[in-house]
Amino acid sequence: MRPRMTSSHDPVPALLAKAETLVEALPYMQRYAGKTFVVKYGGHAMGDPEAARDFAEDVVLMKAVGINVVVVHGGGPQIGAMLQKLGVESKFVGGLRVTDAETAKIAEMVLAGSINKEIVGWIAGAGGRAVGISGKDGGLVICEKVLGKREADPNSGIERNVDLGFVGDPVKVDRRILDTLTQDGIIPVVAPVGIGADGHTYNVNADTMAGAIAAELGASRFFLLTDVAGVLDKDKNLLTDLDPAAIEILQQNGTISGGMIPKLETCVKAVEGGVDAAVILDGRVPHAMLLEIFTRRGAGTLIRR
Ligand SMILES: Nc1ncnc2c1ncn2[C@@H]1O[C@H](COP(=O)(O)OP(=O)(O)O)[C@@H](O)[C@H]1O
Ligand SMILES: CC(=O)N[C@@H](CCC(=O)OP(=O)(O)O)C(=O)O
Repeated sequence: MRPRMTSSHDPVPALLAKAETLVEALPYMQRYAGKTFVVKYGGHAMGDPEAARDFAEDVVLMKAVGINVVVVHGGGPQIGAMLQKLGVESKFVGGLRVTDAETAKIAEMVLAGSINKEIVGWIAGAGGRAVGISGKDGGLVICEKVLGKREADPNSGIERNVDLGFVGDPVKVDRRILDTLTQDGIIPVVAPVGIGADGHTYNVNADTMAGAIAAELGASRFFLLTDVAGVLDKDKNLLTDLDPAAIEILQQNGTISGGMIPKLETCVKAVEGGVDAAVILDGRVPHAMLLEIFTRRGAGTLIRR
């Protein structure tokens, strides 16, 4: 039997609060229905099963209110753990994993295999329909080999060019496979693995892959879920709004480092390539995306042109 209201005309306060929350969300639902959101779910944000469940619920709710959601996921820490287990050494140069043929095979196995299907499973558990693919499927992402990165030799200090192996840069995104899935009510879940015109498999930084897809789709929002509240200033305060010029200053004065450098470069490329706004969010916060999309409060760092 359905739970009934009390006989009083005043609804129970907790229920009234729920109704008010839904009403607060209404203008946002109306604004975003039919729009495309690309969500990059980072490997660091994935650790906790409860957070993963919240993430999947957010994605399914977004789809249910008419937003076309595309998920692109990472898995750097999970690839690292597998490589370690298999006794394969790994290193990063300029934020990218040096990827020989063996590493490329293992990265594809972890990204397009276990992680991709795990996320599809979480979305199914939340009542959504997802299909997991990689950038190789349907010719979604064509890559060119990244030519190399400069690195100082630890002994001599002399800079040299390091060949990164099978690391790819997306040069062409064919959106048709995403449109087909989306039009059928399916949430595409994309692993950051691409294919070259040479037929080789390329390991792609997940932020870069997500940004290229978001730009091609002309997404209204590009969310990047990570393990910090957003972009922080030198005193660790959250920077709520940034534009490309402000990001250049942060890069020059050394406020950002490590994985945040390629992340912000991707955001700048995406907003300059037609995405309305990119938002860096803390994926460990329960329902971070819903708070950002459907409330007046917002969260994380919003990047616009
Ligand atoms: N100014 C900054 N503000 C926030 N995070 C920063 C900043 N500079 C560097 N970082 C680092 O960037 C990391 C996020 O990038 P990354 O590790 O690549 O995340 P993910 O794996 O989720 O893509 C943070 O955990 C933090 O250590
Ligand atoms: C070339 C390159 O570095 N590829 C990344 C792909 C995964 C990734 O980017 O995952 P996160 O978003 O969790 O960091 C890697 O091998 O780790």
